[in-house]
Amino acid sequence: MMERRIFGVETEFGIRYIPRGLGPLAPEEAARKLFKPVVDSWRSTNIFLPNGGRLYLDVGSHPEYATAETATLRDLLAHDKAGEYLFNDLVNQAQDNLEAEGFDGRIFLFKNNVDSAGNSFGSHENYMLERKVEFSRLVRSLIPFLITRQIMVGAGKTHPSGPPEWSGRPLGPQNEPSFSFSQRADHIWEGSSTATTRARPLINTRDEPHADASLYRRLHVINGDSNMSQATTMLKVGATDLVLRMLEDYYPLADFEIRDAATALRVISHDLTGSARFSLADGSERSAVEMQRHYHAAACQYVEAKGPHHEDVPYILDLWDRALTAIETGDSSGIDTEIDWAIKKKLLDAYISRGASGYDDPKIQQLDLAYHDIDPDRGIYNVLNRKGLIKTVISESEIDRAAIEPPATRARIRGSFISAARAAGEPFTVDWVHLKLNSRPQLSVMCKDPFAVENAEVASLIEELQQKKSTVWAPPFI
Ligand SMILES: Nc1ncnc2c1ncn2[C@@H]1O[C@H](COP(=O)(O)OP(=O)(O)OP(=O)(O)O)[C@@H](O)[C@H]1O
Ligand SMILES: [Mg+2]
Repeated sequence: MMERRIFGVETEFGIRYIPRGLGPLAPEEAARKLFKPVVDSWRSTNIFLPNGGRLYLDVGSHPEYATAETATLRDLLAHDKAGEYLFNDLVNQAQDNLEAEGFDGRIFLFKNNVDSAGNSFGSHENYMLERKVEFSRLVRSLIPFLITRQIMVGAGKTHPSGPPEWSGRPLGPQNEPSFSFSQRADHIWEGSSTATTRARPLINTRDEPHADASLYRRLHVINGDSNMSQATTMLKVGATDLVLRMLEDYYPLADFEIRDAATALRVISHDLTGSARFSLADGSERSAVEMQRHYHAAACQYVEAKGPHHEDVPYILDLWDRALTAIETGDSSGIDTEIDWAIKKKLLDAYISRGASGYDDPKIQQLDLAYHDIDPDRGIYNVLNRKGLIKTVISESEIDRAAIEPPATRARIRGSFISAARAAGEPFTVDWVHLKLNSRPQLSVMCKDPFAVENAEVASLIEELQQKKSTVWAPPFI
């Protein structure tokens, strides 16, 4: 079993330009405006940053941030939030440019998973595994956990005309505005696959480890919601890591193979009692709460036997328990400063009790979206945080630092190389594993160990670069 694991999160953001008097701007155009400073400074819309992360704009209009590879959950949380801060800087620059060009509207970036046209975009979690663990067994056993964990870690979503139909069957009372645990559950089609977009599975099994392929694999989980709350991200990744550890260790877990993943995902998301039943492959039926209670009890026993493998394990187990209790009792007051869906639902329900007509009220719809606005002053999650209504795990200064400094993994080698090459004005090319100066193509360095924090070849390249440094002016990073 892996004593330490590498984690990374990729987040696609939703972009919108809302005009005042003058005309609209399509999302593609808004995204181009957003990336203008990046293109000006780096001549590309696909860059690796000095903090080791990756910022890019693929085809389409969803700006994406991939955190550097991190070896602790706290580093992961800091780097995930740093992505929001970096993009917010770009939004502010784009806003100034737009005003200078005579546009009168505003650009919004949302860390959510569904746009107003109903298209879904993702948040992908990456977990490094040892190659020697049998991958197909692990994937098979992990999928039931991934299908049911949304009741704790979903970001919450309103449905103004009630739950959608699925396979000709209503998922709840029709035309009755409703709230679901997850944003993403309605958009996942199957268990595992090598394609991320067409069939949209829970796990992408494409074999691209970004590491020594004889030793490692990278598990690519794509069914999670993007989370605003650090505590929710901590539970999402921390509980998944615990289940992976049990599976890697052959710790006995019930065989919960689910007959129809896409249906179960939807049934679970739209049932706030957590008690709706769905079929397993063996013909029996279970509810999401029953299954998560099993995983939680097993994790508690496992940790009791082996000891916690990091400082936040007790908090993760406790929050996991409180989230399940909240669903069992219908009282989410024990988690409504930590779990995204509960934080959001509390806010919306308060507006409804003060006169909003229900989950279909335009004001409620607007708040649901604004919860995910990354703007520190305007975004509703950020406003609640400022008012002391959110429990955070890491500090603002840790996030500020993560926007600039790589975590203590291979990202540190990449980040220092990028900083040195930029300062020296030397063109370079990097990816997760490789790095080189374009002027020395024969000297491409390969870092196959994601845990390595230094590399002698890179150190000597950096030393050379530093001798050049003083003569060249380096533009800002973004
Ligand atoms: N060895 C590793 N094990 C697990 N995760 C890793 C490893 N190396 C890098 N990562 C993480 O994997 C993610 C890769 O992000 P990236 O957006 O480049 O994804 P991809 O799946 O390779 O490609 P794409 O999104 O273009 O399909 C990053 O968050 C990074 O931190
Ligand atoms: Mg990606």
